Amino acid sequence: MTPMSDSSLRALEPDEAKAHLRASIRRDRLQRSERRRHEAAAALRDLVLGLPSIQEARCVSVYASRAHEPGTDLLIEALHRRGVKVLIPLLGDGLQRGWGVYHGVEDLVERAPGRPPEPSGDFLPSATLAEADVIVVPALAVDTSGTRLGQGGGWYDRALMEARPAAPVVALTFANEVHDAREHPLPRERHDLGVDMVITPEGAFPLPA
Ligand SMILES: Nc1nc2c(c(=O)[nH]1)N(C=O)[C@@H](CNc1ccc(C(=O)N[C@@H](CCC(=O)O)C(=O)O)cc1)CN2
Ligand SMILES: Nc1ncnc2c1ncn2[C@@H]1O[C@H](COP(=O)(O)OP(=O)(O)OP(=O)(O)O)[C@@H](O)[C@H]1O
Repeated sequence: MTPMSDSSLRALEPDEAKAHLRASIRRDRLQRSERRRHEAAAALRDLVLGLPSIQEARCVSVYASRAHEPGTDLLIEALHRRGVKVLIPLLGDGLQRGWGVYHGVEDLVERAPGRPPEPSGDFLPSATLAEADVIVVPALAVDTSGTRLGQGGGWYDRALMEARPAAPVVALTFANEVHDAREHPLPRERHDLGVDMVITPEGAFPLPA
């Protein structure tokens, strides 16, 4: 798919506009070198660890990043070393939603090409997310009103229904993926759940709830 202008995107149904945006962001992400991805992961780790809500957290949910996503490997390991319980998404049959506890980097493996890495332990049910004090989610883009564009499976939109309402939802993106909602709002559907903050390697930005 070729990139589309803002006005062409607005003429589409939200799900079609989302598909165009996803294709163009995924293509851009492939351009980032491994060195730059590692630097980004280190910056994201430091910014997330600096959040006041993280200082007090005993349990944090974090996605285990795939190669071109905003990297979470350094963040997950740092939280684990502090004694924080880290919940990682586990995909059951039919991409069923569940959680696994992180026990170390050697235990985090890709079960199939293209699938996010997963810990090997027990498959905990989706309601386990209620234990999380902070929830770190992947996004392909976020706008300044808190709308999140995900991978398109609706996995997190459904998973987040189990979260405690007070637990902040923090999305990680690259800096060029944050859209000004006044000029370039992301398409939003009724089921889309907003995020409370977006963190890019350049900074942490609270969003209206
Ligand atoms: N790192 C990460 N973990 C995540 C998400 C995410 O966006 N990123 N999700 C966000 O919702 C959920 C599930 N996301 C999924 C991502 C890919 C596939 C998948 O089926 N991948 C294909 C290969 C695709 C490819 O080659 O790119 C496959 O297994 O055949 C399934 C679920 C939960 N965990
Ligand atoms: N709460 C929900 N209940 C039922 N279906 C849902 C829900 N949330 C999303 N879906 C369905 O999932 C599909 C994908 O949704 P959407 O495009 O918003 O995914 P996404 O948020 O980008 O993906 P992800 O959360 O996996 O990163 C849609 O067809 C939608 O109808």
